[in-house]
Amino acid sequence: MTQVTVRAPAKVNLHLGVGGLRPDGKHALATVYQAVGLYDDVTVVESDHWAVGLTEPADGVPLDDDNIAIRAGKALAAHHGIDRAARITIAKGIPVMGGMAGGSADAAASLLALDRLWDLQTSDDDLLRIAGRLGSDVPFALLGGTALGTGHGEIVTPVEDASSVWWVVVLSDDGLSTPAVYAHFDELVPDAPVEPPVPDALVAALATGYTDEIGDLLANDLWAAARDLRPDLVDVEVRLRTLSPDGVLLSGSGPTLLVLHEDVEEARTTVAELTEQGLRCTLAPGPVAGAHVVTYG
Ligand SMILES: C[C@@](CO)(OP(=O)(O)O)[C@H](O)COP(=O)(O)OP(=O)(O)OC[C@H]1O[C@@H](n2ccc(N)nc2=O)[C@H](O)[C@@H]1O
Ligand SMILES: Nc1ncnc2c1ncn2[C@@H]1O[C@H](COP(=O)(O)OP(=O)(O)O)[C@@H](O)[C@H]1O
Repeated sequence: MTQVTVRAPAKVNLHLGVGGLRPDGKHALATVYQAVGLYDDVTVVESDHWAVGLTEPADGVPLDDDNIAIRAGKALAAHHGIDRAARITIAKGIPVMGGMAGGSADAAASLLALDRLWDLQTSDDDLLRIAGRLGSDVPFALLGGTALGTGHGEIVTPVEDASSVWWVVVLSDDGLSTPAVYAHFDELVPDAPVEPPVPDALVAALATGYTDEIGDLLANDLWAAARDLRPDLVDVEVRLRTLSPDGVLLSGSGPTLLVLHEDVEEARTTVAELTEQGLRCTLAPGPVAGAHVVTYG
């Protein structure tokens, strides 16, 4: 039986500018996404009913129709007016509820894999539109590289990125709920701008590729809210800043923390030092490609 595997990357938000709450319940964003080298692999095979499984157990991932990979598959079938289903198997390499868009990666991968499995030839524009209805981060998981995200994050425009960086990804044992972080942001910043400003200086720095300059311009408006909800992150952040004063960042809504490095040996040293301190961390390069087919057969 034919099976298709698609690999999709995690993301970080180099800049996450959050505006006011919109009538649709989401916040206006001006964000710069960068795809980074932690991946989920999603494999699909034809089936007479929808089913999803994991290659290894992972807390917090629904194994029913709530799984965003199934929701993506159903949305694609509905778009084409076809009554087909698939069995979806996910190998998770992206932390769950970590602010790195693992669910969005699975949705993007599922769209692409089923498009191939069923030979639907869906246009890129249609895929991006379906993706944007599934979740704010899903279009970017299709695109990859580095991109500006506007609207509620679903309108993605590639930006030139001459950088080649290494992220030390500091994992947390517990996840953080994205809606809870946004809700607390509203309490902390009741007067957020309707449209947050586009970070022109960061976009210009990315075009030059100078890592130090990029490190100076990292920003995340959700950080204060995440710190309040997870005070334990503050201690970790202080320890990271001792190692690298400028390149520390909260990934999206958290709780994953990141340290930027240009040099892979320095990044490895940071991983070794943090591991020594009892923190769980890994390395991820950026930018990397968006969702892509890896096997078909
Ligand atoms: C914060 C970000 C930054 O890239 O990433 P994560 O940290 O989750 O990975 C995203 O905005 C998360 O996007 P995503 O996880 O796709 O969220 P969605 O499914 O669209 O929305 C889930 C919920 O998050 C809140 N939400 C999401 C996006 C947005 N622009 N404003 C919001 O307020 C809403 O409460 C919404 O109901
Ligand atoms: N395939 C999936 N993988 C991970 N989480 C999923 C998936 N499908 C649905 N979810 C739900 O999506 C929410 C967000 O998960 P995730 O994308 O891992 O985190 P984040 O939004 O912080 O990047 C979780 O509550 C999880 O239960």
